[in-house]
Amino acid sequence: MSHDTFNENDWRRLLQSLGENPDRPGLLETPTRVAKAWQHWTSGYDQDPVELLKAFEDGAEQYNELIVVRGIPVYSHCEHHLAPFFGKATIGYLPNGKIVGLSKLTRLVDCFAKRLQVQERMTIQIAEALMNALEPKAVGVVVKCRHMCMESRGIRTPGEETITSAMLGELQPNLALRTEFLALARES
Ligand SMILES: Nc1nc2c(ncn2[C@@H]2O[C@H](COP(=O)(O)OP(=O)(O)OP(=O)(O)O)[C@@H](O)[C@H]2O)c(=O)[nH]1
Ligand SMILES: [Zn+2]
Repeated sequence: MSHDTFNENDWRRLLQSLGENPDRPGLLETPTRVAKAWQHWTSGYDQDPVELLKAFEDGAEQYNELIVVRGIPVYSHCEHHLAPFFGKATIGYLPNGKIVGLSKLTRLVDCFAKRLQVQERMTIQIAEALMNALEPKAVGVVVKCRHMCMESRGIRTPGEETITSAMLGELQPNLALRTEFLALARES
């Protein structure tokens, strides 16, 4: 099921309010295209992280070390300006009998990125969803993004990166585990 975004007439009106002529040839298909694009960029509202994160059914796993996936693409929009922010996420967890398909971690990031967001909230949502679904001993999430609302306007700081993290479970008190996670998370 998908939610409604603005319909084509709304986008026509937006073009007009920008001082454009929505009937000129280059813009004729734009309202339809933009409505479809925003449907995609906000498709996370229609996804349920609990459904996404169904653990493998075939019994308890004996793997007791950190599982870390890094370089997960993040494409989101800030709720302040509807401007893109994008970058990479790293997710790690220390399982407690349940593991999940690796691709689901990328899907989990997408589920929260494809909504209107602030980077901090998105980071925590990803970590908490994984904690709730798999009940692992620890979850760590690090997100590094560039925000177009800061780079192309406003403060104008091209190339600036914002790094957020969420550490849950044993990653909070256990400094050795945290150090190991951060070492694995670091880009080589
Ligand atoms: N904490 C946080 N702030 C964000 C994020 N994305 C954008 N912002 C900030 O949200 C703030 C909105 O501030 P406002 O003062 O209401 O908007 P503004 O006048 O456009 O601010 P400037 O960007 O400073 O010109 C800005 O400081 C943005 O940099 C995010 O993911 N997290
Ligand atoms: Zn913004």
